[in-house]
Amino acid sequence: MSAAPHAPHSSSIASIGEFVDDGVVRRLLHASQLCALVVATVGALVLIGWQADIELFKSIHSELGAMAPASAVAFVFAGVSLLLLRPDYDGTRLGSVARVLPWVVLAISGMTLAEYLLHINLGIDELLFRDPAHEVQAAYPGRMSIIGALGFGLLGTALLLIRHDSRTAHRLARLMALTTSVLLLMGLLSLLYGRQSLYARPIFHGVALHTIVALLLLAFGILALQPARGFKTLLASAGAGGKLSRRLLPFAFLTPLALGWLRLQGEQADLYQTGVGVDLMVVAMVLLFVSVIWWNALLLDVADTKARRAKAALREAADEMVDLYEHAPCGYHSLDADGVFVRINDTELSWLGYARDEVVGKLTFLDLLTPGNTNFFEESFQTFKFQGEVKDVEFEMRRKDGSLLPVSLSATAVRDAAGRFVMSRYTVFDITERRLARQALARTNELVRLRLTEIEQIYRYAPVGLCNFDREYRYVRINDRLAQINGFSPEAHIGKTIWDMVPELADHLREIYRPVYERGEPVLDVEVHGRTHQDPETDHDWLASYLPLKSDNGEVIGMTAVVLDITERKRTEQALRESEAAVRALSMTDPLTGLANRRRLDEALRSEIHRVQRYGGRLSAVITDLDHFKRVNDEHGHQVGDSLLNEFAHLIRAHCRETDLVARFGGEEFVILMPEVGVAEALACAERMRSALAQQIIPPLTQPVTASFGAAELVPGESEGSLLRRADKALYRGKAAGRNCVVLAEAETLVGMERRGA
Ligand SMILES: Nc1nc2c(ncn2[C@@H]2O[C@H](COP(=O)(O)OP(=O)(O)OP(=O)(O)O)[C@@H](O)[C@H]2O)c(=O)[nH]1
Repeated sequence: MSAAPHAPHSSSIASIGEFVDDGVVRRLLHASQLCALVVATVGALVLIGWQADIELFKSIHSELGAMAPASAVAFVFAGVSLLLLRPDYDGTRLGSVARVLPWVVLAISGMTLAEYLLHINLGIDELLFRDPAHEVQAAYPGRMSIIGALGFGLLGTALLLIRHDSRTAHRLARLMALTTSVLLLMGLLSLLYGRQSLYARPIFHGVALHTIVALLLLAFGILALQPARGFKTLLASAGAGGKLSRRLLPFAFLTPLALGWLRLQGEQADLYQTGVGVDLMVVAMVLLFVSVIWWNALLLDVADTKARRAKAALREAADEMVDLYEHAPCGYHSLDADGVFVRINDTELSWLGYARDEVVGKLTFLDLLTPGNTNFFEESFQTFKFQGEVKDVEFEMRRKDGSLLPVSLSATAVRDAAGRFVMSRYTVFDITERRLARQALARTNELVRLRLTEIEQIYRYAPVGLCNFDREYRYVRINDRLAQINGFSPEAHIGKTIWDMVPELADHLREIYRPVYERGEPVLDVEVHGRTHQDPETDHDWLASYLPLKSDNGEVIGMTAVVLDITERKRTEQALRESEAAVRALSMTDPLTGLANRRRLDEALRSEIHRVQRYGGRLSAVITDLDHFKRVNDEHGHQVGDSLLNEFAHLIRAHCRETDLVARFGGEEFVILMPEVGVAEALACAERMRSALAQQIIPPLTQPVTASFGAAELVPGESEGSLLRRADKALYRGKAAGRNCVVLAEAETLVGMERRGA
């Protein structure tokens, strides 16, 4: 059962039926339609009965009297009119028919009453069918009874009135239907209880039982048509009164009828006299009414207990609601139509720092807004009034101490039955944290955006090649530089593997990538050497680093490669190395003879002495100087002198070992450094040189030139200066001794001295 509240009434008595049971309303409407159908069908059957002379249809039973044909016609018209009394037929042809039909009923009723009153015969009684047997038991053959004519008159008028959309017309219609019902009930009683009472009166004379029943059904159909109005509101009410009335009314209606009939039957059967009958009836009535009242009182008590329990539960729920309202983690407040606070919860009060009585009925919501927010609120409040709802609008409220409280507001408008805006309810969330988080997020987003731009720019314009691979060595991203190195556009790389793009290097690269993919370890500064599609003829060098890309759970999902083309750098380095070596060689070489120069000699001497001192071994030095070289210069010029120096250098070199160092010591003086050579062997070598020189004539000279030699072997602890000095002294002793000789330093003894005419 559903209960729908209808518009509230002003008086307390009018509040009866405020909650109407829709099910009852529906059932009553169906009952009205059913009554209309039954009435129209009864009328039609009676007409068939007259036409085909079927006793059952005309009178049900011969003793109950036949229904007049005019009554049957009136029933058909009235029943159809009631059936068509539905709002959806308004304005249709059926609706128009429904409007006309009650007039026909009224005409039949009016003419019949006129016949009775004026004692005339208008010929309508036997218009359709003749009644020679006087089956219709009225005063005249075929004429309907006075009660019937009255009933049709009242109900026909009610059918007309009920279509009018006015309260008075409806009241009148209901009054007529009720009056008819009362009259008919009396007629029914007289039929049931015998003909001696009311039935004997002319008004009821000749009325058939089914005429009375059909008229009662018609009256009920009209009354049931608007169950939510008039006295029937109680009948349709969803309250206890409605239930009680629905339960008791049939009982109150039928019980006396049934008891009265039973009493009469008993009396007529001579079971008891009238006095006993009355006693029996009174006792039965008392018993029945006491039982029914007891039963209903019980039911009411149960219902009342249930209602009390429900009320208690409701109170508990209300307390809980109040608790939830006051201490909710959000603010709640309600404003009246002018924006003045009518309610506010504890949470919001504590946020704002106000006491309830400082706010409720005193402040408007505008009073708690910042000046900047006031206009915005006023504007949105107008829209809100119109739309009835607003969600998550952000404002700044001002606390009592003047500080600001950022809030998010949602509101719902409350309207009265006429749709007028009466108040509004608000949910308020403190969004301080949210706002801070949002600001932090905005800052982070800005930083991220900057970083991304930086990265994008670096990726794009870096002079190094950059790319990302997936797990299958496919290019996911690549910058212009690396794409250029590989010789394809960046787009051409995407989704392709290294075997597609750099087949010459792919296998080699896969080996380099292995630690990255298999162990997630970076591979840094590895040099890659090879050729590319872009430049297949040239060897290239790249310096590359490979870094793993890992998912959140540490799984390697790809790799970033940073590649720097160092081909040019490598070439430059090589050239530099070579030129350095050349410069170094030059700085250590005597330009005239191509022998080692003094600096080279010094270095070698230092290193050799160091070696001997550290590891042991021997070292000898021989110094030689061309004899009377000045004369050659003077006589043949410097060029010849130079040429002679060169020849002498070649001669010395030719007589030395590979491991010996031959250096031009200065002018026409040369030093031969002999590692792992003893002084005897050094003397012998010097002697071979001296001898070879003395025996050859070097053009354009016509005479052989000679040279003198001084030889010394390093003694333990001796410095390079000392070694050379001793050898030099020996040389000069040789010069002093007449030149063209080899002199041993230590003994300062002339060894193997030969004179070749010097
Ligand atoms: N052509 C030429 N002459 C040089 C070079 N270096 C030194 N001289 C000359 O070599 C000569 C050396 O002369 P001296 O030191 O007097 O020696 P000498 O004439 O050889 O006499 P003794 O050594 O005593 O036999 C000088 O005249 C220098 O000018 C050189 O590179 N080329």
